[in-house]
Amino acid sequence: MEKHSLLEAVKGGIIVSCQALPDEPLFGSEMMVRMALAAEAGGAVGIRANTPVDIAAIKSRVKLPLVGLWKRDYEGSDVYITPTLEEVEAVWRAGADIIALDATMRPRPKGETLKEIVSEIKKRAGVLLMADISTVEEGLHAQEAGFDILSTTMSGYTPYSPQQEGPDFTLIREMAARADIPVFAEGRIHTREDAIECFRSGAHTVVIGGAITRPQQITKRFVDFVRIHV
Ligand SMILES: CC(=O)N[C@H](C=O)[C@@H](O)[C@H](O)[C@H](O)COP(=O)(O)O
Repeated sequence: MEKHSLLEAVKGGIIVSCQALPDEPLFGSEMMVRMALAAEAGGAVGIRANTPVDIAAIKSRVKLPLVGLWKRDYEGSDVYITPTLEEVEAVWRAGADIIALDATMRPRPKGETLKEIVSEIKKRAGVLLMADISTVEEGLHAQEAGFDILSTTMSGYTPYSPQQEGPDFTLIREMAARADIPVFAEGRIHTREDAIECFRSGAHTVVIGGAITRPQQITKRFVDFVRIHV
């Protein structure tokens, strides 16, 4: 899909992040395909998925636009969402329509810089890049580097961004006011009211993960709440 039509297709909608790490009960590509099919049946406008194998599996069975990433840890760097060009290329080859990567300004593995990675991958036709950011400064830096989309994914996961239970509405609002590219709201969006507030704050699209696809998190929220209130 061409860039403008893809961004139009996801505008005002919900992207569902279907991820489970090896230590989670739902780990496995077949499970993530089923999650993605369920999200599609429910009216999601896109899927966000982790690892080339999950991305390829979902791509073959689900028609929605796919945001791909690859979480990988490297010694000596805190950047783990699609950290180097190697993961960026693998995600692209697996069939992602949009590649999401950490766009914080922290040092990256292999001494690579964000600018180098962006200019290298932009040589591939049709690929869109999503910057996972935690502050307005990072968002403006990512826009300058050539990203197509900003997402508030990393707010609460860098030591210098606000640590809070709910979404970072302030970042969504300030980023949307200052950016020239679409801002997606992502991270700890747990309720329908949260999603509405994200759109009212200027989000182009809302990305929801755990509240839909991580049943252990959903269960825990019920259990904790009941314990306190009953
Ligand atoms: C910080 C980080 O590593 N976020 C990851 C990014 O892909 C995922 O683990 C999250 O599930 C995703 O961002 C959606 O957020 P939430 O699950 O809170 O709705």
